[in-house]
Amino acid sequence: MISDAGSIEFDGGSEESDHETLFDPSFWYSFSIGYVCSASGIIFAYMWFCVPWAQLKKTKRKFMSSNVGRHDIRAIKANQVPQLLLYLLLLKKGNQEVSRVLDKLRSSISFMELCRATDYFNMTNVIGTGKTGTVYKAKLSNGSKVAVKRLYDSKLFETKFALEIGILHRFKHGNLVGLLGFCTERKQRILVYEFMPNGKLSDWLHPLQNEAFPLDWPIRLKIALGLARGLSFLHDCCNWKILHFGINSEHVLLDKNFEPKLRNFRSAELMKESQKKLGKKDVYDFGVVLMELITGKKHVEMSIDFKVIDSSLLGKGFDEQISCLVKVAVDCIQLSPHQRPSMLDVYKYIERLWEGYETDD
Ligand SMILES: Nc1ncnc2c1ncn2[C@@H]1O[C@H](COP(=O)(O)OP(=O)(O)OP(=O)(O)O)[C@@H](O)[C@H]1O
Repeated sequence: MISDAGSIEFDGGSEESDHETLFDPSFWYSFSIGYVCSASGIIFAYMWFCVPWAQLKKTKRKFMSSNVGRHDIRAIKANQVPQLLLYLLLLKKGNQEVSRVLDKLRSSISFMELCRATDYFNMTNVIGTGKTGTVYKAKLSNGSKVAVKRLYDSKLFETKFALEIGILHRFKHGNLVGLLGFCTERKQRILVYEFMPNGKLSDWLHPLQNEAFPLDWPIRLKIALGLARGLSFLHDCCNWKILHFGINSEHVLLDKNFEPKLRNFRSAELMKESQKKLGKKDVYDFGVVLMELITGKKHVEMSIDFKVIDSSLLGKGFDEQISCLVKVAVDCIQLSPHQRPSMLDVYKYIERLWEGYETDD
């Protein structure tokens, strides 16, 4: 209050009554609830958004500063999710982290378009089923024929889905099956590949009895060459190695000219350059496919003589070439990984066998 003398004085009211007017109990009650709620909100938001992205950034920084990543630093942008998926896979990150990145991935083809292309995933369009999903034959609105793989359980197969996108989106090669698009809308995990009209190599080498149509030698050599080219590309394309770890005649598709296309990267692993010897598993598996190409049989002994060679190939002027390829196959399936050649050496050798070949391509 203002005194008669004009000075300001306190009116001497008790402390208790001050509290009653300024901070009544309901104010304190709401204030504490508000305080607790906003503090926990801030902590929750930090845990939910900042921690995972900080971890992701750390992963990326770690990759970029490593010898493996240095090569590609300039190519990296934060929004290049397929690339980022590769780093995560290279650093052996788990499903959870991969899922988080996949959620950021914008579909390159809409779910509606895929529904139309497959007639709403009609069973009559199914061309195969694997452990992870179903493959449909489909026609896109631009008229192109494609194979659409719809994964069964998105959470279980996140890493497998990411591997296919990371590898096939980033690395295009004439002997790897082309990935034309992918869809992650509504938690779907769908991959769209170029359609291979001649199907799997295994179906040609081991046909059902009434469907036998043996491949001639030039086509078999062409398949061997294409596969070796695709694999040596994977092993040596960049500063790290891509190991397929699932090479077999089931995982080789043939286009309309019988050019082989390697598929199914769902067991693939990314390795640093220093882990070179692990690539020898692919060399061994390639050797087994060569044996299948030469003999037409599924399981072949380590040593091979002319008795097991596919009789439809012999006596047609290719016997010398056949025995050269037998030697390559035997080298590839040596028990000790150190004794097996590199895929690049194998490719160069088969390329020489192929030189001067007259083809109709
Ligand atoms: N691009 C394609 N063109 C033509 N046919 C294909 C194509 N992709 C797959 N197929 C066919 O669909 C079948 C099933 O393919 P899928 O990828 O599901 O098999 P998988 O290798 O057993 O896979 P998973 O890893 O799920 O076990 C293949 O065996 C093949 O016959």
